[in-house]
Amino acid sequence: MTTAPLVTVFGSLHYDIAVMGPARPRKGETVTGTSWHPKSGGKGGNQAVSSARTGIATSMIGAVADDDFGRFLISNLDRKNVDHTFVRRDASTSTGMSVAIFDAEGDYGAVIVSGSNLTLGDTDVAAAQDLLTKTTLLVLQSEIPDAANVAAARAVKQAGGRVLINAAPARPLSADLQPLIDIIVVNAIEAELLAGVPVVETLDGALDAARKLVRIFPGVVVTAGGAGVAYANRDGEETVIAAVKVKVESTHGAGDEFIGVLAAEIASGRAMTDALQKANKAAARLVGTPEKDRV
Ligand SMILES: OC[C@H]1O[C@H](O)[C@H](O)[C@@H]1O
Repeated sequence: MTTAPLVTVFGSLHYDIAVMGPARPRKGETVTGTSWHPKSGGKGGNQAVSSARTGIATSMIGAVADDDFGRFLISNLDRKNVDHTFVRRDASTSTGMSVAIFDAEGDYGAVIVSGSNLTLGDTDVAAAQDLLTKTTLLVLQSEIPDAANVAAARAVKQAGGRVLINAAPARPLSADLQPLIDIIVVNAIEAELLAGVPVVETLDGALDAARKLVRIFPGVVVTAGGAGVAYANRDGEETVIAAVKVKVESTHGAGDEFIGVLAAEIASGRAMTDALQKANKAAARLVGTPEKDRV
């Protein structure tokens, strides 16, 4: 069992297809696109890859099917130095998939089909117990069953580790999961759902939302898109960081890049302001990289 800092991501793996077009189709419309690109995705998979890229030991617990899409995702984790010992191959389902349709401005709409991701649960947590230690930062999202997240969070907390959740896509967090969370990262939409009040996507709006959510969670990061990010914790620490300005090529996966780097920096013991700054820069770099150039 390792005692070095470790990021363990428990979450989703999707085979992503990015379709580029001049505009997103309206109801009943067929648009002629310009290109499409297959890539590895799922918020969990993306966050694990971003964490591993910083050099910290990173493991993924997840599930794919026994199909070509699943093999593609596992070989990508392998290439990007993410330990995938506990990515299970589930013969009874299809690998999770996401199709995102982009317009000329880089904005997109996406549909995900969760497939194998929904089979994750207690047995995956029990099998991967060695990855849930007192030096582990466990990273969760909301693309797998809530009960699976609860089981993993309980296991790592019992071992003395910490839990960071990216509560995306927006869905309520169960009463069982809430008290197990050390740091929550949300965008304006997710913050609105959890705080129960409208959140303005500005730095002031993000800080205001973080102050509200810190009554529920010990540490809160609220991202405000092109404006930047705000952080508050229960010790009264507050930080606001403006976004790095770049020409937007695609915002797809930028949140995951932010989370992966943030998790790696926190697990390595970096001060929160430094961790946020590094994550902010990494996300901006990705936003400025066209889909076709992403590997
Ligand atoms: O955040 C982007 C990710 O969300 C969805 O899970 C897609 O698979 C994509 O990779």
